[in-house]
Amino acid sequence: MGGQLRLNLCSSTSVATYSPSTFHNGTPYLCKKFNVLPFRTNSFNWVPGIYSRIQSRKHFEVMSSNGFPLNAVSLQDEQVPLTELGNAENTVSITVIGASGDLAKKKIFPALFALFYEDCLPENFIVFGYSRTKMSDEELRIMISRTLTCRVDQRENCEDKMDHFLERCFYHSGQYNSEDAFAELDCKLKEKEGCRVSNRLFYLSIPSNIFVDAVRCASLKASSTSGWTRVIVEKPFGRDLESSNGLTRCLKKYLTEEQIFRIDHYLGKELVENLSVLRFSNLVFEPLWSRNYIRNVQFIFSEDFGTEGRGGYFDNYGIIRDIMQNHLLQILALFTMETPVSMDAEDIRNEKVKVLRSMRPLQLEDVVLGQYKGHSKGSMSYPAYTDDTTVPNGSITPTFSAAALFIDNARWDGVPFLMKAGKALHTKRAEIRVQFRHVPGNLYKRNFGTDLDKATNELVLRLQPDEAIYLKINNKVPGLGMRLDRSDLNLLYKAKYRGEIPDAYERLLLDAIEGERRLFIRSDELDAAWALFTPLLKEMEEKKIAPELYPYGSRGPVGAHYLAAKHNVRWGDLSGED
Ligand SMILES: NC(=O)C1=CN([C@@H]2O[C@H](COP(=O)(O)OP(=O)(O)OC[C@H]3O[C@@H](n4cnc5c(N)ncnc54)[C@H](OP(=O)(O)O)[C@@H]3O)[C@@H](O)[C@H]2O)C=CC1
Ligand SMILES: O=C1O[C@H](COP(=O)(O)O)[C@@H](O)[C@H](O)[C@H]1O
Repeated sequence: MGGQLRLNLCSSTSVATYSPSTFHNGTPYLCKKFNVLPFRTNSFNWVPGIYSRIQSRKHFEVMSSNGFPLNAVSLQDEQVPLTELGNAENTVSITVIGASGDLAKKKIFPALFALFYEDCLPENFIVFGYSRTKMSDEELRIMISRTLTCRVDQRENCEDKMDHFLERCFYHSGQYNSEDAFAELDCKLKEKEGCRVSNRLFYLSIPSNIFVDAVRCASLKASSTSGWTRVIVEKPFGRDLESSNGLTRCLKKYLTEEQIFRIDHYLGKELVENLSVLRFSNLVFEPLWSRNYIRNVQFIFSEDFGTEGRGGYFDNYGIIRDIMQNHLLQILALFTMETPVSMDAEDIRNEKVKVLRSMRPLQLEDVVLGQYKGHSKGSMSYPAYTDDTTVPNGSITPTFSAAALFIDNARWDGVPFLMKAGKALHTKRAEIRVQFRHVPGNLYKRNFGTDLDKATNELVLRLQPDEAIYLKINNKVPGLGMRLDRSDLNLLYKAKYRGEIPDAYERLLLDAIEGERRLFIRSDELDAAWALFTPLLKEMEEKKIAPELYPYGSRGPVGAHYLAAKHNVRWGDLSGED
């Protein structure tokens, strides 16, 4: 799948050969006033939701999610505007490999439908499902419509839209290592694409041990010969540094780095997208963003359910690989990186790599491991992790972990970054909590008693549920006396913004279609991330460290409190204030 694209000139019928290196700063040039698609437009009055930026179906500037122009490219130095996706000469085919699976049903098809519903997909798009399960096109459509519990399913015209969407959905059954089956898929794709320029996106929604087979077959037999070919790769990207490097090496036999879109769906979450906006466009925050004012930062993920059916996958990975090494570390990198030169994908990813490489690899003494055990409450009983029939007996895989991480650079020297992630806890929540230092010489010290921690400012970004940003401040309780309390300056999204928040997969699929790489993981980022966790994971596994058991539905093992206390930190989520 070489990196050559052929694009039609907007104004003529000639065809130009184009290589990605001719992108200006990696970003295609603006194509203005062409009949382009209703992709995202830039508007200063930005409100959550990618669709609010859509202005009209025709004649507007097309912008990627970083606010830069998309949908058109420059041909070397001649700045000739070219349409990429938007005109009738182009098609986009999205093939979901592993279409019969859980992720495809739960997330990918619903996200594609939501994008279609919002008129965000290109005019000429088709969706193909591919997996071993035998299904007809009609059966795939039934499967999709039965499992489409997406955010738009109660909205106006949903059924009509669904019918139109399903008309564009097709299926091909085959093995993941069969070049012949992918050649048949190619024929079917060509038939639907007609003689238009074909752009193809493959989504690898299959277990990672068959990624390379599928990429080899897709690349050799079903890549586009006239437009671009891109592949979205789901996690896990390996189990450690070595296997991740091995996977990347194998994928790169068939794909260039530019064609690989390594997805981390946490990067598509609304509040994670907002992190840079909050930090870099508010004078009140950026000057505080360092060891001078921030005492510690906490990245917390909790789920109130166990592995439930995914134990087979989970047991091979554990919570550190499943959540910390990717989702939480990605957020940490965005939180702590230096100001990028621009919001271009490469500028942002360069800064993320730099900060990841300034971090100390995790030390076993700064890590707590836990595993949930069975628990009964009234008439209800909750299973232990090891009761899951897909989990091997006696497994010591952690379902909970807490860890302290440090960044050895001038901005963050000495600041503990705490991560906590667990399954089968008391609540489902993901948040970032920033605890600020005590006010020096605080005039109101005596009003707080001896516990100054209770009076520190805390900024909370709640990623889910109920997206919110709130800042805990000290405030005078109204009245004649001088009593202080801690109150919240609270930006609760559902109270402030009307539209629903798109699912992370919608944003990321749209970005992959648009060629916007900012929210996907580059291979050097991945290396840096694995380099931090691999020594710890090896040591844990060699020493067979037994996890501390915690009851299903509890707040996790008590060891997490000791770890925090060792670094002079209190978990903000356990303060009982929210
Ligand atoms: N499910 C989720 O919530 C999440 C999943 N992921 C990742 O996304 C990918 C897909 O996940 P998910 O849909 O849950 O996976 P599934 O286990 O449901 O697998 C997807 C499809 O792959 C095929 N398949 C499964 N096992 C094998 C095997 N051993 N050999 C060959 N084919 C197989 C099956 O299709 P058929 O038999 O029809 O060929 C199955 O329907 C994985 O990499 C996973 O780690 C990432 C984040 C969340
Ligand atoms: O990647 C994963 O994420 C999900 C949690 O995603 P969310 O968007 O629902 O918070 C987690 O359940 C799963 O174990 C993990 O593989």
